[in-house]
Amino acid sequence: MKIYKLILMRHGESKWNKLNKFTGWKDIDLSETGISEAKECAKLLKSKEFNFNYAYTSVLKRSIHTMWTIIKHLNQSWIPIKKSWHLNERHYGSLQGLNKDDVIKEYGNEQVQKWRRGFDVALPQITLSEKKTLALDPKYSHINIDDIPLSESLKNTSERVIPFWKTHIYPNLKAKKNIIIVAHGNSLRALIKHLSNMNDADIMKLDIATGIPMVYEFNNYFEPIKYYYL
Ligand SMILES: O=C(O)[C@@H](CO)OP(=O)(O)O
Repeated sequence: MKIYKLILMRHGESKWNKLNKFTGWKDIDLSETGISEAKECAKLLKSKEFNFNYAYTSVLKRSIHTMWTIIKHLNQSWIPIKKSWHLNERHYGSLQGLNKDDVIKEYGNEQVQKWRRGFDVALPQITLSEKKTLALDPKYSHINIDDIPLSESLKNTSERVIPFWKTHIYPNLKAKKNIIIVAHGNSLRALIKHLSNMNDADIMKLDIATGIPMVYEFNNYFEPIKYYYL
């Protein structure tokens, strides 16, 4: 049976991952470690002779720069890289910018773990004026203001990731194209939940490491089989 492999990768460590801050839609650069992780990932993919026809990432630079490093190292800078806000990290609302340990001190570990890993759990929201400022960012100025969140649950994230997967990415996989997606911890959790048909309890346990490529295998009917770290 022929196996088709999709590569999924969370961006390398960002400067705010290093500082243990909630990041979400804040556009934070890779840390030095993150840059090294992207290079290591590229070396690994090269050693396993991966090459790609299409690449997909978010509009956030920690993912874009990780993608550029990989594609450059594979000597495939020419391939199309589609960037979409649909693959952005989950919008972490008013938690964005706060230190995770400080938030745990204020609200308790159980509440924060529900916020971070629960599926249909609402988060504290940004203000309407912050949303208006975000809507003026050229990255988002083309999208309907109603689509710009005040915060997102993982369910809300999944409601933008999965339609994008179905309309833009999956048809190319079915056309037997080799695809890499570089995205974020929670946009990838939303995709893996969908592909692996995980229930809301199972998704609580899934965490994705920065900078390590994952392989998602599909059978010759393009049905998802399994995933693993490379
Ligand atoms: O801060 C974020 O945007 C995400 C990923 O770094 O955090 P968490 O792991 O809590 O979902």
